[in-house]
Amino acid sequence: MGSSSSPLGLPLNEIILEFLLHHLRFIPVCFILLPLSFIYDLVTRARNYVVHSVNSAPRAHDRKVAKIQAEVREWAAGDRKKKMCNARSGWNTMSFRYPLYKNTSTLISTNTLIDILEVDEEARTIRVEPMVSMGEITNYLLPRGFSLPIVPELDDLTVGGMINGCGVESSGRKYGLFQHICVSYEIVTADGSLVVAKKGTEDAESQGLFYGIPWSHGTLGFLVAATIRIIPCKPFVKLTYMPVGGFKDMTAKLQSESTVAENEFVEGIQFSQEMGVVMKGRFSDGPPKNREINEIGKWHKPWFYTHVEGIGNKNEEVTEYIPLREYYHRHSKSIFWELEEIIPFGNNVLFRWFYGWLCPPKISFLKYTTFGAVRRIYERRHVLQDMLIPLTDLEKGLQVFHEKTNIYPVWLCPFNLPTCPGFVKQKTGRNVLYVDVGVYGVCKKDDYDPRKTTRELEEFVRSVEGVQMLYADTYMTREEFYQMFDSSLYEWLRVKLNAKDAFPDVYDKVKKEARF
Ligand SMILES: Cc1cc2nc3c(=O)[nH]c(=O)nc-3n(C[C@H](O)[C@H](O)[C@H](O)COP(=O)(O)OP(=O)(O)OC[C@H]3O[C@@H](n4cnc5c(N)ncnc54)[C@H](O)[C@@H]3O)c2cc1C
Ligand SMILES: NC(=O)C1=CN([C@@H]2O[C@H](COP(=O)(O)OP(=O)(O)OC[C@H]3O[C@@H](n4cnc5c(N)ncnc54)[C@H](OP(=O)(O)O)[C@@H]3O)[C@@H](O)[C@H]2O)C=CC1
Ligand SMILES: CC(C)=CCC[C@@H](C)[C@H]1CC[C@@]2(C)C3=C(CC[C@]12C)[C@@]1(C)CC[C@H](O)C(C)(C)[C@@H]1CC3
Repeated sequence: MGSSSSPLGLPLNEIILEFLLHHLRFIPVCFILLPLSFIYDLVTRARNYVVHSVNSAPRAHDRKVAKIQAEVREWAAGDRKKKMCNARSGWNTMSFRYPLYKNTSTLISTNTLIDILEVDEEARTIRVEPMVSMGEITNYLLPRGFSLPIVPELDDLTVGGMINGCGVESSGRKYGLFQHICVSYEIVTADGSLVVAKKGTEDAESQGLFYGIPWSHGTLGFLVAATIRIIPCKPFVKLTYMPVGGFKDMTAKLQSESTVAENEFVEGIQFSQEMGVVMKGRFSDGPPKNREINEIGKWHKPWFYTHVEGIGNKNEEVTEYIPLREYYHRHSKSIFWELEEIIPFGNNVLFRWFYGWLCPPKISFLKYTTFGAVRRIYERRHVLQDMLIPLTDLEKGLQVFHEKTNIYPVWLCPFNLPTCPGFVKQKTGRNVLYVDVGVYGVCKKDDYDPRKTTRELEEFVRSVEGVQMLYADTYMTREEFYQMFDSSLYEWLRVKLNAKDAFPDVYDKVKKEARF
């Protein structure tokens, strides 16, 4: 029944089912996932409050690490037929990945490492376990007058993911990537020993590991704690929105604002071929008397990017004062521009006033319930990619993305990439401004083919010495992958740390075939 074929080559009944499931997805999301997410967050906050009050995390940390070491040693003493990976389930992670290797590997319980360990205000550092999220860090640090120099914006992103993967944010023009604000990593290696990889030590192996860990995706060892720089901050951000025209204008404005030393934050959003907005931000104690604060994080406020678009359409420069935490998590409430696809009326004023306080749904809960037809729709039409390219190539890059995907808005986040050893190697010997080009949405091109189009984008990125963020689907071959990424330090560390039979290679973890 109903097996007549459609222009997409799929049976008609499947197309209809997909259409219905996709368009009615808001029902379970609004009535089940939103309340569950809200309760989950309340319980987590209460739990963290108790743990911080009784300061039990440091003692528990040693116990948890000893257990992880014992698990690794047990693996090392066994037949070593399976490789190891983190026990955190695939659906729990902030990517479109559903990793296959989780089903066939020995799972090591790093997912118990969920606490902030200590803050040293004098040394200006914080020591945390890897499963601590960005939301927890801002909740903990901001009331104390400190912040991480880089706070990737989605609340549920974890320190472990930001270090073993990659983390980008609008303060990147000053501080680089998340890895560049880290001071040391505590790693359990393949033989179960605990080593400290530290920036600036005499010990070459420790230095090497420090530069090798970022982007290694848990294939050199298990991160059990990280010490990260903190900076003093102020309660508000003075944010200036500057509308710009097309791609050339956007590139020039991002370039000029990124070199202004006083700008703490620089971000761009391109809304069409003709219009974009560049935002520059500085820490502030608050607005002068006659100026209002825009609490963009409040439940009834419009989604941030729609607010920015409104300013762009009026083509007027606007300055606002925004509470710092609300600025950091400005794209959380609308999951960038992804929530509209799931709850199409989510930005409607009535929905916001009556239901907005429950938003956003937890990405992990959404992911857990994305299966079957809905997954296929995302696979077929959705582009989720972040490409990091030199800022000087942005105009060309925007043109390529326009031709291949025609998706707007496009997120643009400049950051400084220094010359240093590691998987991502920029070889000029100086600091170079890069930009993260983030494309998330439904592709409007009729000839869109996920493999073909992504491969074309990847080819462009390689041609300008850029890199692809590896939470996204990569369709490169192994050779192409290692043209994009530098494996020299990585390979040396893999041999030195006996990691080759303990962990898969990065490529084998991130390639499309390793995900389902
Ligand atoms: C990822 C990274 C790794 C670094 N590693 C070391 C290190 O091992 N030993 C050390 O003494 N300093 C190192 N530095 C430089 C050190 O951080 C700075 O000297 C100091 O922190 C001042 O930082 P800044 O923010 O004022 O300047 P930044 O703009 O962060 O950097 C200052 C200068 O240091 C250069 N630099 C970048 N990477 C390295 C590197 N691996 N080694 C030396 N210089 C570098 C930059 O190109 C720039 O010219 C490193 C910097 C970064 C970003
Ligand atoms: N603003 C930004 O920068 C944003 C970044 N992202 C991307 O999302 C990802 C982060 O998602 P998140 O859910 O936090 O992280 P994930 O759990 O997805 O972890 C990312 C990778 O790091 C490895 N890893 C995580 N923790 C450890 C650890 N303790 N020891 C060793 N390896 C570890 C994982 O290994 P394993 O596979 O074994 O679990 C995995 O390969 C990042 O890769 C990032 O690039 C997404 C949105 C925004
Ligand atoms: C560098 C930066 C800023 C990256 C931002 C990337 C986000 C926009 C990505 C990361 C995870 C991500 C791919 C995700 C999704 C949207 C885009 C996200 C949030 C969603 C929620 C789309 C809906 C899907 O059904 C599903 C729930 C599986 C995914 C989960 C991951």
